[in-house]
Amino acid sequence: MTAVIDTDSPTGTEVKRDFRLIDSTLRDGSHAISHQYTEDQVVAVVKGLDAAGVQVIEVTHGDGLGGSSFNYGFSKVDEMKLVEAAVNATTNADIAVLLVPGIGTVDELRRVRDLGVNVVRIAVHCTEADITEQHIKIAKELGMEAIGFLMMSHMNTPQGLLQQAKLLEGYGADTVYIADSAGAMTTNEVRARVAEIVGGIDVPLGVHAHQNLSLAVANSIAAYEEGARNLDGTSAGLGAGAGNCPTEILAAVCEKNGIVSGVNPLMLMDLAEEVTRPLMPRQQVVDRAGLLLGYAGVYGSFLLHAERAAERYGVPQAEILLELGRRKVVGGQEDMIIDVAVELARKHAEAEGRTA
Ligand SMILES: C[C@H](O)CC(=O)C(=O)O
Ligand SMILES: [Mn+2]
Repeated sequence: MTAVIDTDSPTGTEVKRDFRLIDSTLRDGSHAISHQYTEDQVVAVVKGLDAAGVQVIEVTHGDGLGGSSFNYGFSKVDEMKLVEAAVNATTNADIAVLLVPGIGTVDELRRVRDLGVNVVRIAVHCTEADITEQHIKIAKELGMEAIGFLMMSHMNTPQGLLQQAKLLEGYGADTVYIADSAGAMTTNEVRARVAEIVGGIDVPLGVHAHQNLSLAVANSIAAYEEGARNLDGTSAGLGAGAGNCPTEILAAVCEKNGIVSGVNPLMLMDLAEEVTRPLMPRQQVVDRAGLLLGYAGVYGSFLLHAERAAERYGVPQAEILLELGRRKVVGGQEDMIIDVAVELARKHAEAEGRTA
């Protein structure tokens, strides 16, 4: 295995890494805390990740730049302030943002670039790479690393994903990512997708795993074995749905497998225990709703929206999630959660002979 040499080590010594770890606690984790991050929390998490040797730290609203809205949930603190706090707190790690075209704008991208952000992940549904061209090209003009990020990758075949990855590469993406946004993929499904894509593109591939089927760590390791050279994690697994691949567990498992992550698992364990867990309103568990997301292939960030809709319209959350899965609803269609809940409430009322 050829190790990646990271010459940007804070100590000036060379750090050999077999893959690059991108931590999304401060972006994907935002979904799980209803986008209520404070600047102090951001600083504490960035300092911990940076000290542990994590190379890239992603910070924005859970739905990316511009996500703070009625549809996706309002942020407690303006994300520009959070990004600025992160940039000021890091000594070595790069600060990244995520941008979903149609939610985030090029103006916002320029603003974070001016704040010192140098990596952007441009996220689209796994069949819609063709809408990233403008954003990837502008990111490159701004001198940023542009990562094309294909969401809900369980909804496309290995061959279909390869075609999408080629489009991203053609537009100038430096790295391509596939995201198991619903935590719906088995390890074999991840292997097949990664093997197909790495064989067909020249830029590195990354995998962003979710935990709904309890497979995030196993799937990340499998992705590495098939040739993925970027892996995602979040501290204590904080993230949408049943959470993400926990960074500290991934680091520990890598070490046991002889895969050099270049990060310090013990420092990441301390961070998870002493900083991240205390700020979590609830711990990440694979409960019924979390598992149903993976089982039915539903976008992870729908979890809390579906919980609120279930309470408001008096229908079981499980029914809402299963129906969303049947309809193959994708990220960005959060408004459909209310539609489905209202429809189910009406059906229940009709069946019971009352008005909804
Ligand atoms: C905007 C999404 O939350 C991106 C992501 O983390 C995923 O698709 O998973
Ligand atoms: Mn995610």
